[in-house]
Amino acid sequence: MDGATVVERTTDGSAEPYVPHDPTGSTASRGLTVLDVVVHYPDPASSKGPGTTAVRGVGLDLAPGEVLALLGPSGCGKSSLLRAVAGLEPVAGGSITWDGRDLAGVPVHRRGFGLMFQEGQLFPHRDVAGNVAFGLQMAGVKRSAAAGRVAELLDVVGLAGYAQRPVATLSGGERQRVALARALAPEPQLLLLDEPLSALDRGLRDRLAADLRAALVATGTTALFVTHDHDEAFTVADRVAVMDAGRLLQVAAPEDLWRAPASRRVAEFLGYQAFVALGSAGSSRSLGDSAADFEADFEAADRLSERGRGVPRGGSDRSLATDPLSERGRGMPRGGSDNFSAAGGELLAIGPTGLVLVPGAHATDELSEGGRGTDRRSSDNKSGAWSANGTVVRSAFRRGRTEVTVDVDLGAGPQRVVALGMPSATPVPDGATHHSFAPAPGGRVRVALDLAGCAVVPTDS
Ligand SMILES: Nc1ncnc2c1ncn2[C@@H]1O[C@H](COP(=O)(O)OP(=O)(O)OP(=O)(O)O)[C@@H](O)[C@H]1O
Repeated sequence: MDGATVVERTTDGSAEPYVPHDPTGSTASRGLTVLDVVVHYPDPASSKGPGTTAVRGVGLDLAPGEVLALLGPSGCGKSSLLRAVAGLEPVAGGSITWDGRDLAGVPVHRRGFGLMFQEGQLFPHRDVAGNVAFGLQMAGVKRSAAAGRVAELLDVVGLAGYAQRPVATLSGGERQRVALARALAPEPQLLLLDEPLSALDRGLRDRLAADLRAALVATGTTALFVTHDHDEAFTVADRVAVMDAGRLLQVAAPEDLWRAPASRRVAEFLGYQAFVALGSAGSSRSLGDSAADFEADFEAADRLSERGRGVPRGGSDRSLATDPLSERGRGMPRGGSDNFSAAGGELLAIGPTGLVLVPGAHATDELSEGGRGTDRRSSDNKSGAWSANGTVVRSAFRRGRTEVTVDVDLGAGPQRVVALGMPSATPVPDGATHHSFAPAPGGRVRVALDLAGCAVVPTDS
């Protein structure tokens, strides 16, 4: 980068100044720079038709050695952007540069980039070593040198000893490992991966995502990785770029993204399950809708703000996402309810672990106030801040915990959420563990906020 200010798009499509990511602090333009790129497909039925604009002015950069995930729902334009970087799609606007060199007009095979797709597409007539060696042979690497590199890469992807195996005898996961080794072998300056794990089952994906990350780090490979699975993106990437409808919504390191989604849309896509107005004026049923709730609101916002202040600045979060929690947190007034309302316009985003069942608390109508609990300071309320009464839809035991689906009014009308059952104090007969609190459908329960599983997002996004 020459230090020039470039532009990324915000949630509403407006442009904001953006300082490109450069962990070295160097002002040299290194790695990939995507600037205001547009990808447009003509209408297949008629040349006069409007066609589809798949990418609408996206800007991002990728430092040498960095792994960036493009994350977003199906059809949001991830693959189109990746293909444009690869040179497989022409750009209708903007520019793509590598180490400062404009790639417009540079054909795919001259970009020095590697590609890996969902189906590894191995050569069926070659064995494992023959597949991995393919790119090296094309690059003119001598057979003796290639053999060493092949062995090294099979080791990196966890397939040491597989060199002579016919690829037809491999499992799906093993095939993808071979495909990865083959893509890494020529040491591409940038590796482009399009949903490389999506054909695999969940357990295998989780394992391979971790192995993929390890292989990319071990080989120092710069990589752009497309996925619609946020767990996968968080496992594999140094930074995650969230796309929606052709635009970039936020770029941040996984933890920062999770802790401080820049908008409700990003939070929804990450799996935040409910949104409650936080101290906003004019909301008749919000977390701040009564004097009695003010203190809880304040505590909630303030505690989140404290966490936000811990988000490191610079480095990986020098992206279009500034530090919303910190910024908002600093502005959070400490005073009367009027002041608090003035700082409204924020939503408490409740994540998958942001609600817990209050153990032993079976909601009764006496406890509720229009469906909401008022016993905010009760000792059995985990968050100590807020609770509401709801009706159990079902309970399911998953991944070592009880997830209880509850119909509840959190302040924005009735909705269906998932609360985590807290372990009861009752030991299992064999003494190994504790039962979870798993109430039966139709039962009345109380759910409480666990602020560790919540974030604050702006209302107007
Ligand atoms: N070759 C094409 N011709 C016309 N439209 C296309 C073409 N390829 C993609 N599109 C359209 O462009 C939009 C973005 O598609 P793209 O494949 O980039 O999305 P994606 O986020 O990668 O989706 P997925 O996760 O489902 O693969 C979609 O509306 C899609 O229908």
